[in-house]
Amino acid sequence: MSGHGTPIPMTSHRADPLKGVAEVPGDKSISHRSLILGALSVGETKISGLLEGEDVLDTAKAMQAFGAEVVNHGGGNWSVFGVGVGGFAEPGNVIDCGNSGTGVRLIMGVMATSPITATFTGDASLNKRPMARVTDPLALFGTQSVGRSGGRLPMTIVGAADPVPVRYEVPVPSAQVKSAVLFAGLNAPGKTVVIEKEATRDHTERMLAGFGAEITTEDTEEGRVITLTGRPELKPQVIAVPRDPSSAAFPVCAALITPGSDVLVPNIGLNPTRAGLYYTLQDMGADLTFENMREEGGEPVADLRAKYSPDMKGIEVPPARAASMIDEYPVLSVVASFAEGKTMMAGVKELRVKESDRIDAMAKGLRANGVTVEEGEDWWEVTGLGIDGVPGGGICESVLDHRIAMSFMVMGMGAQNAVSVDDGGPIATSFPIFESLMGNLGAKLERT
Ligand SMILES: O=C(O)C1=C[C@@H](OP(=O)(O)O)[C@@H](O)[C@H](O)C1
Ligand SMILES: C=C(OP(=O)(O)O)C(=O)O
Repeated sequence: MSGHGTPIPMTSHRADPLKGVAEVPGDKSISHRSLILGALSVGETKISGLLEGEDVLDTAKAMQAFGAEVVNHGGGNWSVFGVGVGGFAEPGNVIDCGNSGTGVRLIMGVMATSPITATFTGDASLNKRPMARVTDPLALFGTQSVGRSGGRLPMTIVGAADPVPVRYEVPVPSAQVKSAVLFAGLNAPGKTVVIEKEATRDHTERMLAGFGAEITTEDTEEGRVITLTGRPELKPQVIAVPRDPSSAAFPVCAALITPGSDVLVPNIGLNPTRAGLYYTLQDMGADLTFENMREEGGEPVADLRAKYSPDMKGIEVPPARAASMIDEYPVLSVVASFAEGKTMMAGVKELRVKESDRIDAMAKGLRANGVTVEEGEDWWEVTGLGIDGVPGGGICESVLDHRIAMSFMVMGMGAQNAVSVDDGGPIATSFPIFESLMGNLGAKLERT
């Protein structure tokens, strides 16, 4: 429940060479889905490596509110005793999803085709984010919703008592929308079809198949066509959550811009729908290698090795790559500030409706640190100052957005002067061990 506490101002001073092994926490997307799919199975799902960030903990509480039993055994090991597809009970109170778009949108989808009513809310950031992108397709199943104007939370969802299956083409590249429709389709009879023009992260599809649902994915001229057969009996699973490539981005990018660094970030999933940042960094000339490439649980996994990279060049990031690195643009813009020449990031309108308007938040903070940024509705361009050229010295607003706060902490590690954020509190939503992990590598972070 980020944003409910006292702000935690933080400052990042120019770092010593970053050295060592960075064991980042579990994947946030997979952690949410493990709890939700566990709650939809009959029996005990055992999860290890669950991300214990606030976003995921809010989803765990929500699953309990809908009737599942969720047990924390400690050390990232959890059990979920599920109630089965269509087995959700009506919650006795409002569901607070804190800062988490993924949590609220996926859970709305799951309950939308059961004859129950639930009211959802979140923090000041989540309550500004658009929900019509989810409630529009849910209405096709027969679900009703009433929220604040503009389709904002708090919002009440009245689940369809007699849902019909749906064929839906997702109008924005969003795995959350795709997943909400697929989860709603679980309790509708017949086949629900979701079509996406651009492939987004595919954890829902992979995990539904793993839990025993009948689901197929076909790449066609219309786009990616996903077909789910409703009313399956989901079988509980044993899940080892892989480490989060979006969290790995922070120690990797910090190493690239901090003189003398050499950091190993082991066991990172390189699912092609998530790995775009790493190919972009290589295109910029980063000294970043994938060691020990292997396959685990059907997903490509590698140890990332990042070394100080004084000769990076600005590039045009291919817009077709946007969905596979959507959460990584803030920290990429920091690396771009330390490269020679301009980095153009286009086709990224979605950045404006995340925990914050991320183009606006980063542009303001980069400018406060002496970096030139130009922007339009769906693009922005950073003019790099070279590896030793970023003045720093700025105080940046994190606007309830964990990725903005962490990006500016990374910037301070390589800039000439310290970089501050007004509130590092949101970091706990996705990367609760960020300060200690970066500190152990040699970063100088301070609560100010
Ligand atoms: O499905 C998911 O787990 C997520 C999907 C993405 O959001 P959108 O679906 O809004 O693109 C991403 O930004 C978010 O961090 C996690
Ligand atoms: C966009 C993000 O998360 P969510 O949409 O779940 O709030 C994120 O973690 O960068």
